[in-house]
Amino acid sequence: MALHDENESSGPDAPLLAESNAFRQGDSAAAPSDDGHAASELQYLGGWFIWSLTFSAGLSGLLFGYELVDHFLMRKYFCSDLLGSDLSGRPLTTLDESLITSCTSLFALIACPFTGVLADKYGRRRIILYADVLFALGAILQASSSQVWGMIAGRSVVGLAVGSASAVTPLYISEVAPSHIRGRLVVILALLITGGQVVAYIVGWGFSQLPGGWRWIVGLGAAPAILQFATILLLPETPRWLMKMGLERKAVNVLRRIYRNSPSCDQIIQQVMHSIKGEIAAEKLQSEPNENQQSSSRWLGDVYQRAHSLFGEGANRRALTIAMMLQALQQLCGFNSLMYFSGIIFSALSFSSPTLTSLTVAGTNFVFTLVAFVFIDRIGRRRILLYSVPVMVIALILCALAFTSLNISLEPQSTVPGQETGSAYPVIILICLTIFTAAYAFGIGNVPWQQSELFPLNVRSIGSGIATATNWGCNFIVGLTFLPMMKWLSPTWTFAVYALVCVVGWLVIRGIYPEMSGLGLEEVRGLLSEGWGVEKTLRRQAETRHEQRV
Ligand SMILES: O[C@H]1[C@H](O)[C@@H](O)[C@H](O)[C@@H](O)[C@H]1O
Repeated sequence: MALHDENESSGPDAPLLAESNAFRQGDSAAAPSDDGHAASELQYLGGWFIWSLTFSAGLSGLLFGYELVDHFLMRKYFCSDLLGSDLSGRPLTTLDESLITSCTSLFALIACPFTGVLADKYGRRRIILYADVLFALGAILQASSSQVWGMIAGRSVVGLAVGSASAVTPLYISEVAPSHIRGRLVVILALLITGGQVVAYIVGWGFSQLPGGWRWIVGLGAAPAILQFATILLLPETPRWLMKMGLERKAVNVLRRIYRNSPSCDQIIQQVMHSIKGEIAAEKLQSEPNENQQSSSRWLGDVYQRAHSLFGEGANRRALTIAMMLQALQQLCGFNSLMYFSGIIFSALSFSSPTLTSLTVAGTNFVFTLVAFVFIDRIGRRRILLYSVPVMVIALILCALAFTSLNISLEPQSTVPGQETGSAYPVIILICLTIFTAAYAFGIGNVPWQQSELFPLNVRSIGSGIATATNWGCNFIVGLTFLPMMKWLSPTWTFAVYALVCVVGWLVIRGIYPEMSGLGLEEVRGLLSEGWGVEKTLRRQAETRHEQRV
């Protein structure tokens, strides 16, 4: 059905039109633009319900972080003899190694876009539960495998779990969070990812000393999944998804639990419901339901329409570009190569305990994500990136320069000649990499996970799925290219390439990423409809600051 004239008010779609128009025009009496930003509301930090809900959902981050490092440990220890001949009664062939190390990210990549579609059909919460089952199943399959194929199967199942959890969890948290603390709540996910990485390093370090310890390393991944399954069972769906399914009463009940401790609970609920209804009405006006279709083909038609709207509508295309660009930069800046290969780099630099030095990287990552948690809603996503990416560039360039004075080889047991004579360069490199990690964790390490807020409800799930697939695709590329680049291009040029990627990323962020802090989820469609919205949000921010001052 074509869009009606804005003023038309009769006919079967009249109520829908009224809702969608009031919503689009931002009718300030009936439809304030946000989740209710009364001054008192901005002080509201959410009750225990929203925080415990975020932590339970965020356990996916812990699992995802744990699996990321576990993935690295597998890669590293296949080269040593952690697995020995435990699988199939023989040493692993190169093909075994390649399959085992690549299947997790490959399946994660495949799972993301499907998760986007399934989370619309079955709900966000149910997909988290399915992912938990897959995490536990994958961990058990790996820990109990005696054959190479069992290990490959287990790691592929974990890949599906990681992909779907990483796509759906930020979506779930964004859709339940009050808008003025949404940034922080999503950072909890990043905090748990980095926490999971620290835990995995410690577990890997401890168990790699024991015979058959790898079974514990992979098997322990089941524990947080079981815990999360039990807690998510007790939690509700997001109000946005419930409304989309026509379950208005349930949606209101969830909102009541979220805003229970807020001084203006009823008013906020009314405002949020108004915004969601407006968005759903606008979406219905654009879609063309065919009552004669069978439900399966109606579902496929619906998926097609969402994909069409995602790629066809300017606002959605812009949202997708921003989300994918941020996820790509998060990976292509090379941070994970540091996570994966820091042990190798530090042993080549002759540090006495490379594993402990790698733990410093993971620990710094965790601590500075915590700093981002405190500041993100105050500073804003865009500004945090504009401040932190240049620090990453400087640290990378210094690292590249320091490498010119060292002649390192990444072959096992190789050392740096200068180190014996007390060269300061390895320490300079360690300091630069720590600064790089801190700046990364403060900004680009967590901001891309705010991705769901960029998309309107009808394409939020699919858009988030595709953005997450970009993350996994680029993660895969960096993991695959880092060592060859170090070898063929030299460490200096490898770090220089990462610095260049960051410079380009910074320029793109400056040009196209609007400030999303404090915006209601339903405001975004209007923001990106005529351009990138950067000016608009900066003006709005300046006005708010001015109002707060007077
Ligand atoms: O947000 C996370 C986090 O920054 C991790 O430390 C990194 O390893 C992941 O790739 C990223 O997605």
